[in-house]
Formats: sequence, structure tokens, C-alpha cells
Amino acid sequence: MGPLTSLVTPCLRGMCFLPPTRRASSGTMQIKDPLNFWCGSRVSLSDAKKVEPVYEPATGRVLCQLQHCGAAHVDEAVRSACSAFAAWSKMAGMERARIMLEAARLIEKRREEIAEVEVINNGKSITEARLDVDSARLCIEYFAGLATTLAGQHVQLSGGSFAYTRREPLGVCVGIGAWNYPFQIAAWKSAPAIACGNSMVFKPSPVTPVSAVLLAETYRQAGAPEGLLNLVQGAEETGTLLCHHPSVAKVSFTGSVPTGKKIMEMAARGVKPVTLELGGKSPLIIFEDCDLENAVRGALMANFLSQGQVCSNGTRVFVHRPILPQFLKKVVRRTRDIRIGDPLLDDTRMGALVSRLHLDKVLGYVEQAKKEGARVLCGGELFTPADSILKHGYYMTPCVLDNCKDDMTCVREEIFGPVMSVLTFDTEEEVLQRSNDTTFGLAAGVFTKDIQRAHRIIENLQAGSCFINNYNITPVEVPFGGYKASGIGRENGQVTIEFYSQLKTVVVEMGDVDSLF
Ligand SMILES: NC(=O)c1ccc[n+]([C@@H]2O[C@H](COP(=O)([O-])OP(=O)(O)OC[C@H]3O[C@@H](n4cnc5c(N)ncnc54)[C@H](O)[C@@H]3O)[C@@H](O)[C@H]2O)c1
Repeated sequence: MGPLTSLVTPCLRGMCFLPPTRRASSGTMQIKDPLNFWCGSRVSLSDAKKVEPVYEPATGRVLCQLQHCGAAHVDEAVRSACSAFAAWSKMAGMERARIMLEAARLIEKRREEIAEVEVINNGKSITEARLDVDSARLCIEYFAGLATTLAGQHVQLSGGSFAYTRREPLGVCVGIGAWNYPFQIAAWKSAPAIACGNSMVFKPSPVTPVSAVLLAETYRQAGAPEGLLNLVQGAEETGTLLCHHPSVAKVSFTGSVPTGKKIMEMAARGVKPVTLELGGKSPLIIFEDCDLENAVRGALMANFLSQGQVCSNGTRVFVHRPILPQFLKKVVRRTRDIRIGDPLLDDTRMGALVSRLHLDKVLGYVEQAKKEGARVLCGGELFTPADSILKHGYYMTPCVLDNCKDDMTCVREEIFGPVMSVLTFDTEEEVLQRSNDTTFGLAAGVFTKDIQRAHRIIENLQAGSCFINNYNITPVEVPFGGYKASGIGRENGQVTIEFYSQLKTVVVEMGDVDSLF
């Protein structure tokens, strides 16, 4: 595979894409246009707070230079969102829905282009990136439907008087995203926000700043007012400016627990509501009466999607002692078979981790696990694909650790890489106690054919997103979010409307005022 620069043609502004009949290849995309976006267009900063390189994980090559926003830029973006809010919040739900459905249609049309950009900036496989784009589109379609249903209540009072409630938007919402699902996170935050009549300023992770701008452009092309979704690029400093901005009504954050705590503290100072989607160290419990083939497939889905960089991953795999040998044999065989390599190829199942720094961190966790007594059954090593273009990419082999104990670092901390820790258990009571012995509470899963046991276990697991006989399935129609330190609030599902709107009560007097004075 060699550079194909002469074959590329621009399809989306600023990005070089192959014509629809050709596919992009790793190591060829150039990104020149600015990635900040407000007042309906991309903005180049002459006075950027900082400029730093963004990498292509598959090749280790610099993809573009990111301009970080300072206070004045954040203020411009928030003002842009304020002016869009004035128009958007007064539109009927049907009118908002129409624009959102058009945006969803445009995303479907551009599915391949967006997925390729995601792969090139994030390193995940194209197969997964396409599903992420689908999830983003479905989320926008789902909340477009809900936009038409927003309504209040009418309550009869005595003497012909009555009260009614109005479900109203909050104002300018801020979204701050992590790097593992860049496009999908931007959609999962903006869709419910705008369905409720809010506008948004979104800050992507500085590691993966490239795809969210395609979403902002798409809303605009679909007919949304200028400033409905704005993007400010940057890191901690830019995020802090957003959280403290006096015109911001709410902060919705996806990221790590330590950053989530800081966000909550900042929002508390302005008495702003928060949605926090944070990290996890979730248990997956496999009983001896399960369908073993399905349980093994579930364990792989629970650990190796997105190179293991998934918040809800079931990385503590508790296996009932009688089936441990069969489980390990099957899971190791399938893990060894995972095809690692160029994430833009259709048959690749595991691409590159997001950055050199993160790859080193994950490999460090494997070394630490070995020192603490865990046994590496497969993987956990640097991987260099045969294609020379990929030789500086951030690849590792997916790892299964056996002989794990509850107090090991690999069992207690979120590794956020392709590392599965296998533990054994004997009784239901024991596995429940051990599963819940964590400050996290994002997700949990159980494999068993005993339906009473399945529901009993799930009832007693302290986790917000649970699975019976499957894992990591996230339909947009159902709420997603965590218990305990894994978060506050929910994304997706009807309940999310409550996190992006507020209720006004109006009491209407039909008689005379009965004054006590
Ligand atoms: N629960 C979920 O839905 C979910 C989904 C994806 C990722 N995650 C979690 O995200 C983490 C990985 O993502 P990450 O490394 O990008 O997380 P992170 O916490 O380092 O950063 C997340 C975002 O916060 C910004 N940020 C950092 N410091 C800030 C501050 N002081 N004020 C405002 N913004 C600030 C970053 O620039 C980035 O955009 C993992 O812990 C993972 O579990 C959770």
C-alpha cells in the first residue's frame, strides 16, 4: 500500500477523500481545514491558545495541527449558541424533528466517508466505525421522534382554576467528549439536547478532534440555524473555560472519573446540572449452565471492541470453577484468531490503540499484572503489522490473563485496552459480593440458562447498564449510564429528555384573589 495522494478528491471540505468508488487508505489523508466551528462555519484561529499535532494511530503519522481555543474563542462559540437558541427554542417539535431527520439522512448518505475519518483519527476498525456512525444516526432519528412528543400536563384546580406545566429547554448546553467514540459521543449528546430546544457547544477530545466537525456541518446543511452545534477544540483549559462560562446552562461530560469529579465541582459553583458518563471496571459472570459458545463470544465482545477502549467493557470475567478449563481454551483460541492490522481493511477486527502514550500505559498494566502473579495466556505484546506503512502504528496483541486475584491492579483499575482478566468463583453469593466490590458501577453481565438466577443476579448487581446472555449492546431506545462513581444521569432512551429540559409550572386563577392581607 503506497500513498495515493494523486488519486484523492475533496468530498467534504478540508479533507481529502477518495471518490466514492475508491476507498481511502491508511497514511494518505491530509486534513488542512480548521476544526473549530461556530456561527455556522469552520473557524481558523490567528491567535490560538496552543497548536499541537494530531496523529493517525494506524501509522503514527501527523494528521493535522490542532488549534486550541482560549477564553475569547470560547466566548464567541457560546454567543453563537445563544443566538441559535433564541430561534431554535421557539420552533415547534415537528419543525425541529424535520431538520434532525434530514441530518440523519445526510449522515446515512455519508456513512462511509465519516467512518473512514473516524478510523483514520481513532484507529478502530472500519467495521466498528460504520456501526458507530449508524448509532449516531439512529440516535438523531430517535430523538427527532421524541421532539414531537414533548408536552406538559393540565391539572384542574378548585373553582375552575387550573395549572399547567411546560417542558422547556435549558439553554446553551456544553458537551465534552472522550476519544474512544468521537462521532458517536457528539451525536449522543447533541441529539437529545437539540430535540429539547437547546443549542450546544461541544469540545471533542484533543486526541480525536476530526470527526465531530462533520456532524456540526451536517446539522447546518440539514437546515439548522447557525450556531446550533458549535465546536471548540482544546484540552483541559478549554474545557474549564466552558464549564465556568456564565451563559452555559448545563454540562454533559464523557470521560474518566477524575475529570468527571472536576467537572462536577466546576458545575456546582454555577449550580449547573451535569450528566456524567464515566469509566468502569465491569463484571461479566459466566455460570456453568450457560451456553458456552455464546458466553465466549460475549466475553470477546465485552473486552475487545475498539481495542478494549470501551467504558462499559466487562473486563473482570468471573467464570464458574467447573467450566474454567473449557472456557479458557475457547476464549484463548478465539482471541489468538483476532485479525490485527490496517483498520481501514474490511477483514481487520482489531486496529491500533489511540496513542503511543496510551499503548505504553496498557502494556505497562500487563507487565504489572505479571509481577503481581497473573498468568498471560495470550497476547499483551507490541504488534508490528507486515505492511511497512503501519510499522509506526500503535498496535498490540489482545491479551487474556488467568490466575487473577481481586486485589491485583489489573482487576481493580480501568486499563482501557485489550486486556481480559479471568477470575473464578464457586457460589452466587460470593460472585455478587466480589462483583460489587468496586467504586465503579457502569455495566455488568451474566450468562446462564437459569432465568430465575439471571434476574436474581442482575437485581443485586450495582451497575446501571446490565446484560443477560449478551454484552455491550447499546440500542439508542434504552437508557445508558452508570451507578456509583461511573456517572450521573443517562444518555439515550426517553428518560434523557429529563436531563436536557426543565419543567415550568403555571397556576391560572379564574376567580378573584383571596388575599390574607
Ligand atoms: N460512561 C461512558 O459513556 C463513557 C464513554 C466513553 C469513555 N468513557 C471514559 O472516558 C475515559 C477515557 O477518555 P479520556 O481519556 O478522553 O478521558 P479524560 O477524562 O481524560 O478526558 C475527557 C475529556 O475531558 C476533557 N478534559 C480534561 N480535563 C478537563 C477539565 N479539567 N475540565 C474540562 N474538560 C476536561 C478532555 O480534553 C476530553 O475532552 C475512560 O475512563 C472511559 O471509561 C466513558
